[in-house]
Amino acid sequence: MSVTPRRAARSSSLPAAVALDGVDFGYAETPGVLKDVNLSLPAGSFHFLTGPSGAGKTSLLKLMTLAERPLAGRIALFGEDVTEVARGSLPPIRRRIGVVFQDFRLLDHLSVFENAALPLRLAGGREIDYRPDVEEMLQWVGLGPRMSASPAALSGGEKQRLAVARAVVAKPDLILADEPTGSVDAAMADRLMSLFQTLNRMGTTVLIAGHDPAVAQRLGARVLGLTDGRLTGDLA
Ligand SMILES: Nc1ncnc2c1ncn2[C@@H]1O[C@H](COP(=O)(O)OP(=O)(O)OP(=O)(O)O)[C@@H](O)[C@H]1O
Repeated sequence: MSVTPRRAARSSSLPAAVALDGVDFGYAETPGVLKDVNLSLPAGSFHFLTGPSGAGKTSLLKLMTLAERPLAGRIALFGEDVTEVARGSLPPIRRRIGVVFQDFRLLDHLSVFENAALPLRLAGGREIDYRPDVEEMLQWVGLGPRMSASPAALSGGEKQRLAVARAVVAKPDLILADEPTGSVDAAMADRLMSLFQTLNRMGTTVLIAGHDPAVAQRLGARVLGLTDGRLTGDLA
């Protein structure tokens, strides 16, 4: 994977990519999912979020993408308090974040290539400029021969590889990945994780949610644990 660093080095002078201060969250049917969560992900850091099924990992990621809003507390992204930011102001912030959703959220009316290229197209890029990068990324995740297919025709593992390719292709400032290797074999999992590691070495802040703390160890990531709505671990 050839990624060109956009920054000379990860910079500790940058504000935290994500900062949560006293965040409470729950759903009408499921109150108390997150309780007084305090967390800072420094720019350029690599964290792995673990916790049993139903602990609230996906909910925490949804708060960070502003798909959900906290019931109490503040959320800042890239140094900007976004707790109450208007929906209309979200797209430029969201474009700085690459998300791998647990349920992939691929667009079946677009081809595999068009799905992977979406972040670059939405950022105003021209296909003639981004096509080589997108093709290279799809080759890297083993989807080179499937570029014209609809995501609906892909296997679960292929969908996951496409979801990862789409999340990283624009080299976002922050990557949030919800169990990004749950549907692929061990060799492909290593390959996908190496994408996250490469981008992290270029300065991208990475947060991966998963069940296996051994993965975090292999990645050299700092571990955050979520149990009973409370966060523990290396909270920075
Ligand atoms: N849209 C929703 N409405 C109501 N309750 C929800 C909703 N989404 C999740 N929950 C509940 O909130 C709690 C936390 O769910 P969440 O998906 O965040 O956990 P998780 O740690 O990501 O789980 P998993 O590892 O199984 O993916 C669970 O009890 C779940 O049932």
